[in-house]
Amino acid sequence: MKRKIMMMIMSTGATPKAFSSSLSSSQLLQQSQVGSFTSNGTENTCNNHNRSHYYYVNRRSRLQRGRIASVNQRSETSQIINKQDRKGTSSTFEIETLTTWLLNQERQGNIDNELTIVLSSISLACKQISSLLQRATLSNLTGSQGFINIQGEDQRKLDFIANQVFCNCLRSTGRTGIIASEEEDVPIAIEETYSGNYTVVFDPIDGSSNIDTGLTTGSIFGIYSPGDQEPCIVDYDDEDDSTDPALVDDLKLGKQEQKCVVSACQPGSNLLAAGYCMYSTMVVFVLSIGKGVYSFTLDPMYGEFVLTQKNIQIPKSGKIYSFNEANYQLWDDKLKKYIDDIKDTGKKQYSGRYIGCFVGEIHRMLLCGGIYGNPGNIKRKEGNLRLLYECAPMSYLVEQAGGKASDGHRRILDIKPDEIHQRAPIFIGSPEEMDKLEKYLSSSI
Ligand SMILES: O=P(O)(O)OC[C@H]1O[C@](O)(COP(=O)(O)O)[C@@H](O)[C@@H]1O
Repeated sequence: MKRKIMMMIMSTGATPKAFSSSLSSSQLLQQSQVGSFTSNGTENTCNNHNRSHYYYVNRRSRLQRGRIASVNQRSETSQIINKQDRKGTSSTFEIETLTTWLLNQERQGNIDNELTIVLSSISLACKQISSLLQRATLSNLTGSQGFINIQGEDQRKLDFIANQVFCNCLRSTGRTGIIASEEEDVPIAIEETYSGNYTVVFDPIDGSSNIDTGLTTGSIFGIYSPGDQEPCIVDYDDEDDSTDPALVDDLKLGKQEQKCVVSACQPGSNLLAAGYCMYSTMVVFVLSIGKGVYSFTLDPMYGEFVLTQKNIQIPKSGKIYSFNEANYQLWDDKLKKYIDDIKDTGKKQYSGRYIGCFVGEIHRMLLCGGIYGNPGNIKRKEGNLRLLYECAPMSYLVEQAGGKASDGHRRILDIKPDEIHQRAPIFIGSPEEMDKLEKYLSSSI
């Protein structure tokens, strides 16, 4: 049974109970005054030259260095105050969380306070989804929701719930005008919009087939400027709206709904910010606001995303290629030749990795380099990934990290979607690996 379109709920004002409440900037700030930490730097796991800066030292090394006589004797808060009292020296205990990082970006004028609140609400949604995923088998949240979604896929229970979590968090900010989700038939016009009016596109759970097995999954989001689009609030009480509820079921959209689709269907080059949250052995929130890529690891001790990597640069080349080779026979000959050559062990030695989660593949690639492809094939000309809320946000991030992303011929960020759920072939990764692939795809073999 096709699910009723979310807008029908909106028109009755029966807004689903929000999971979360919106946070004011000062509330956001309070969250960060939690612990006392310092910074040190270590090489990251893939031995590239990207220094990872871990922004806290575990308690043992602070004790070993005698920095603190005994944690029990003085509360950490008093230590922070004492350290900060010293003239001329900043605190040796400092913590950079997503909250304080966003507030610093706002202070530097890189984002406005509306976007700060939208990004903070997205991180809140990701924390909730992370918790739900970890309890999936304990709380009977595995398995199918019993619907076939707009993608023609069997919607998982957590796909449905995670979508609700994202919508509730974004709706409660009062700064989101339009929501476009993989799990919604059409864009949702938000009635509780007080200001900001940002357009947010997202895949609430990427890699859904990994949910029940506890393997890597993720959430992907992109944020577009409110711009000068006309609001596309749909008011079913408005007689002269051409939307006939009987038609809505068939997705024959009225003129207002079409405005929502137009407002949401922007090329990735218009993105203001994009990112993902990876749910794996670590929960890592990675984002860019157009000035580099930053990574924040969730500290379960107190539920804050802590800055763990600044200005991530993807290695220029890599040894890992990531394609679903079960589709090899369905690919075009130029791609087959590329794959054959990179598997020629007489040349550069590659390793194949494929985890069935776009977020996981991209995260590994940002740190270790390499290339991921979800190409079109004879059965599925446009591949499996959606342009608006999967390919474009990830391409934005990878380009911010110095990588490249194309459909084999065009830059992904230059492609304007015509439809919300339009798919696109994608090749994405280290610049040298992408140049090599594109030579094969443009050759005249
Ligand atoms: O099944 P294919 O063609 O290998 O595609 C796998 C890709 O599809 C996805 O599973 C799409 O994820 P969702 O549909 O769960 O959002 C990606 O995570 C993954 O990279």
